[in-house]
Amino acid sequence: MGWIEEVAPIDLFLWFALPLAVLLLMSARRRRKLPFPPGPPKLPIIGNMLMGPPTHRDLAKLAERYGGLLHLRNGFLHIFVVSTPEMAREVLQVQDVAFSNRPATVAIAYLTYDRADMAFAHYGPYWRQMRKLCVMKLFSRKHAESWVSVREEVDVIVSAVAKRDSGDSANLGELLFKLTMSIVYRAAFGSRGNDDQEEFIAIVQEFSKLFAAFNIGDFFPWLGWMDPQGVNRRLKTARTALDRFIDKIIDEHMANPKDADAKDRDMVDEMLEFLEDGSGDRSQLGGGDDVQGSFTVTRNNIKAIIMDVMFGGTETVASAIEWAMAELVKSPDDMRRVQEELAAVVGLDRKVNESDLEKLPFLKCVIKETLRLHPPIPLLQHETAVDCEVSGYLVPARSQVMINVWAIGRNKAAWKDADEFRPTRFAPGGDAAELDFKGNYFEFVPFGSGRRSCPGMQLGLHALQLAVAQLAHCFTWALPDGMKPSELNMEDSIGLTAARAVRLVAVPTPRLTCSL
Ligand code: HEM
Repeated sequence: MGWIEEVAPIDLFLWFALPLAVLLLMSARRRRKLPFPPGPPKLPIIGNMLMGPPTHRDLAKLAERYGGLLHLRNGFLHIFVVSTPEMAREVLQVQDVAFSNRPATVAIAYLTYDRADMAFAHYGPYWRQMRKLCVMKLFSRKHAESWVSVREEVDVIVSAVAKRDSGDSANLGELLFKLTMSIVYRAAFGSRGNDDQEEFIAIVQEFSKLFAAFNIGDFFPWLGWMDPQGVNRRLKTARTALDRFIDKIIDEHMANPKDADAKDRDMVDEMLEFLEDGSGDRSQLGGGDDVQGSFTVTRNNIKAIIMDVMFGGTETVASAIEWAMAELVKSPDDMRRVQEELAAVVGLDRKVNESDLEKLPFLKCVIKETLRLHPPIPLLQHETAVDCEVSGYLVPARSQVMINVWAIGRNKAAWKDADEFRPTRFAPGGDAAELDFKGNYFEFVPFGSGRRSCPGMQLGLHALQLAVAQLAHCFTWALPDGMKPSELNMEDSIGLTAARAVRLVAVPTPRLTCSL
């Protein structure tokens, strides 16, 4: 990466080399003395023999038995699971530098062009530059087009729901996945390439399956060549499809460049400014107190970042909106209170707009309570850079560390009536009134905390609040076929996101006097 040479050597030394050298020295001393934390019994060599990623629920059960920091082993891979707010603080705040790398399977490393993205890049100067690019250029409020497109895309869904015959049910789960896909697709590629969205969704879905596929080479690297499920062939095909798709979009963007101050610049336009064979002003991220000089990105960086945004920003937001609507449908009193607040602030003669959102405190409580009970990413995935000591136990370098945000949000010591949906706990006078999810309260970390916390939080929250507000304001919702709210299935699925196991299907009745 040529741009590394452009970062001042003293910065590299102060930010990375010096702290890592100190950590390495300390860790060499630790390894000799400390035990591993408790965990289920392990067989020689194969360890706990997990044949697939363990779920947040399995791990929460194990934590009840073995405690807030437990140890598993799969082949040669050490896995540590953090399940209490205290342990989360230890790894995400107290020792965050040592815990800020990311684990990546063979599939993830290949599909991210050898970690040329941000989400799977290890902590270091490259990740830092990428993060700065994303925060300043791609997800910020200054990037007006992405924020405007949220309302336009929410309106598309509202109109589609309103067009249904009276009494027909709407599959909200499916509609919401399309909604967030359209928002992120438009933010990434602009309106250009809209006709090809279906093709792109198919590529994203194949990536998603490959990310989750079991691969023996992840645990016994020398057995990787066996590839019994043919994963390696699928990986090559998937990456070739992505190359073809995004190269075409990059070429189109390069042939029709947008002015630097054009309002409708998309993420590809922004990143082309930094392309190593482009002609843009590459010093835009220079300066500041942490990074100096200019830097460039490659086509592979652009492709990998786009995929980060697709994975980070679609299913997470769609799942949170669907869970919020499901909880409200299941809890008619809370739905009534949200709708009364909307009627008082917005009125029944128009739809919600962005400026209303700040005046809806009860809606905010509903969003918080939804993210506590149903964090879209239930298990944060981190990796240690060096040997560490946590609570008197050894966590060796290159261990996988999972922070069970789902279990922490339902921790009985931290939350009263932990499994109950009770938004008023976040209202003034409630027992969690002072808590926010910015990463300062370790019992509530749906966006993570510290260096690797979510850079898309503001954009994600904006889409989440606006979609829930609009759906609750424009329609009343009933369950189909006379189903009672108490009968609604509230199981979650197993995967990278804890989406609903069964899509939310409900019958809308328009409630506004204006046309939708
Ligand atoms: C309700 C919405 C969202 C939730 C709950 C959420 C949650 C999270 C969490 C828990 C992490 C990992 C934190 C850690 O490992 O410590 C994360 C990382 C990330 N998120 Fe989000 N996210 C949301 C929306 C978004 C959106 C809209 C985008 C992009 C447009 C996005 C992009 C990312 C990226 C790129 C990372 C990786 C950051 C890094 O590794 O440095 N997220 N998110």
